[in-house]
Amino acid sequence: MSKNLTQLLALLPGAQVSGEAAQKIEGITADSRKVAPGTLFVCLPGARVDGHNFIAQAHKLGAVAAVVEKDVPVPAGMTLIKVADSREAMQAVVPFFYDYPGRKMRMIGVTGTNGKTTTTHLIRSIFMEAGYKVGLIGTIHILIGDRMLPVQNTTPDVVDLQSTLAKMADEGIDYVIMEVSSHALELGRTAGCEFDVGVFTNLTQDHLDFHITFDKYRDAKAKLFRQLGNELSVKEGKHAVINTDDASAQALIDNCSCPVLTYGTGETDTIKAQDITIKADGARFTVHGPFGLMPLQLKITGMFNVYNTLAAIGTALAEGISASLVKKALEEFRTVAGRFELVDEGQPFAVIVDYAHTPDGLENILKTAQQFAENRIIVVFGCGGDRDKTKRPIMGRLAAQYGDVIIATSDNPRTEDPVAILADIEAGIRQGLKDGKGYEVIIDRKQAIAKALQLAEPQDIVIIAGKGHETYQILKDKTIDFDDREVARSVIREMR
Ligand SMILES: CC(=O)N[C@H]1[C@@H](OP(=O)(O)OP(=O)(O)OC[C@H]2O[C@@H](n3ccc(=O)[nH]c3=O)[C@H](O)[C@@H]2O)O[C@H](CO)[C@@H](O)[C@@H]1O[C@H](C)C(=O)N[C@@H](C)C(=O)N[C@H](CCC(=O)O)C(=O)O
Ligand SMILES: Nc1ncnc2c1ncn2[C@@H]1O[C@H](COP(=O)(O)OP(=O)(O)OP(=O)(O)O)[C@@H](O)[C@H]1O
Ligand SMILES: N[C@H](CCC[C@H](N)C(=O)O)C(=O)O
Repeated sequence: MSKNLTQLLALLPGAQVSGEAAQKIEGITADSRKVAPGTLFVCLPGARVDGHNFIAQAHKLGAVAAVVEKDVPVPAGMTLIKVADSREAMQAVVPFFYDYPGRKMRMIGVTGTNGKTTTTHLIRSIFMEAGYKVGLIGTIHILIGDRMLPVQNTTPDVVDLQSTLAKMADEGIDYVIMEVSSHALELGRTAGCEFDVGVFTNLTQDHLDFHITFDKYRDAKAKLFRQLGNELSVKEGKHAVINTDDASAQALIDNCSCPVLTYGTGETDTIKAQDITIKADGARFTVHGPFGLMPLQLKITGMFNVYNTLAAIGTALAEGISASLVKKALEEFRTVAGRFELVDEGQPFAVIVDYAHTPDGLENILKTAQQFAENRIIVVFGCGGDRDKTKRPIMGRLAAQYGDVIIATSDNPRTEDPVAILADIEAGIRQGLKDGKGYEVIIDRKQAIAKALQLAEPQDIVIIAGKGHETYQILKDKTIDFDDREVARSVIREMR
């Protein structure tokens, strides 16, 4: 893949260029560590460091030109392109550089606070059942067919995203199912994507450290729906699929200029779930839709998974997949790693590892467990550092409200002091405690999990929340191996 710099400059009206413009560009990156000969290096001011500080390093590795938004010195021989906003410049040139791969495949974007990963996997299973070649981009991994690639972000930045899409297009992928985070929408990571279907799961509190207010958080999500069917689109047949049981539904619908399929439990929804039974081994319900009635017996459980399933059905309907294929795929769907994942070493109590890391996620998982708990619910949880601090006391209160035994511990403290994070959580636990219930704060996550498992009695449910599929823990500048499922398994074995 290569382009001439003059072609890229044509997309940057107003850019001031000094140095050679007519030269071949073999790649674009905003990370000096990824520069190869012939690269265009884009300098982005970041949250931690400023990309403008790495021009010399980029040049040494072979960068031939740099996009900057500040007055900085450049090494002799390097072409300098000064723009008003280097992130916007990158968003303009990168999709063009990769020949707009998002236009060559059907693109499904799923956004919402919770449920994106589960919903994208449900959609993937339906489209694979229908015989399509499917790519998936999300929190756990990127999948090209069955080939797995690692990820850093839920929604990759524009270079990684467009290069991944180009790879998918080259390999004949028909459908890309993608999690679209609010960070991505706000930072323009999805520039040039051209979504065909936009799916909304729900909106509850998270990421207020980044978006500051809930209204701004909602507005970031709305961008996905504004992008559908806008005047720049080159594709046809766009749809929005929206959960009307969520309070933000109307605000998002107001941003759609394409047809909207609604889902939920309301009479007027296009796709609605009725006669819902939530059992430990799965949810059962009947879906009413334009296809008639579809009784479903799922292997995944919880009301939240009923919603995720409806979102997947809405997407399939928008893309014309038959109800019988949808039913087959959904009833065979087992689980997503770290989402309500059972750890079974033959112990006489249940152990569930779940990725609930928001107030709504935690409440849902605890409510679901309550629906079939025969004995106590023991909850081990924490909150991430360098993330929304205001969710910590709320999660503490919810754990105290729904749990019988509460153990607060560290999640990924990142650069924060774990003791300070736990103090924020503890304030909420104290508010939520009733009936003389106690709680424990154990900083070390392994010790906290061990304590929960030692306290467990027959028929108890131990819920280990927050890290789900994660196989690491981020402590200051160290990332250590840590997997809640492995830790729980080894503790149970040692207890024997
Ligand atoms: C706040 C945020 O979104 N940060 C993202 C951002 O990093 P940053 O601004 O800290 O970058 P930086 O380290 O300061 O570097 C600035 C620039 O200098 C460059 N650099 C840096 C070092 C060097 O040696 N050379 C060099 O060129 C960097 O490549 C970058 O262009 O750009 C990076 C590269 O694209 C992202 O990986 C990083 O995500 C971090 C890891 C992150 O944790 N983001 C979270 C908040 C996030 O985006 N989460 C959402 C999911 C939310 C949800 O699921 O609801 C997501 O989509 O993942
Ligand atoms: N529709 C839903 N509504 C509320 N909570 C949900 C829903 N689906 C899943 N959850 C809860 O949220 C957790 C995370 O689910 P999932 O990974 O599907 O969401 P996500 O939006 O991809 O999260 P993230 O982008 O932060 O990784 C689950 O483990 C579960 O506890
Ligand atoms: N996408 C979320 C994941 C949080 C997972 C939790 N384990 C944490 O580290 O806070 C975020 O980046 O905020």
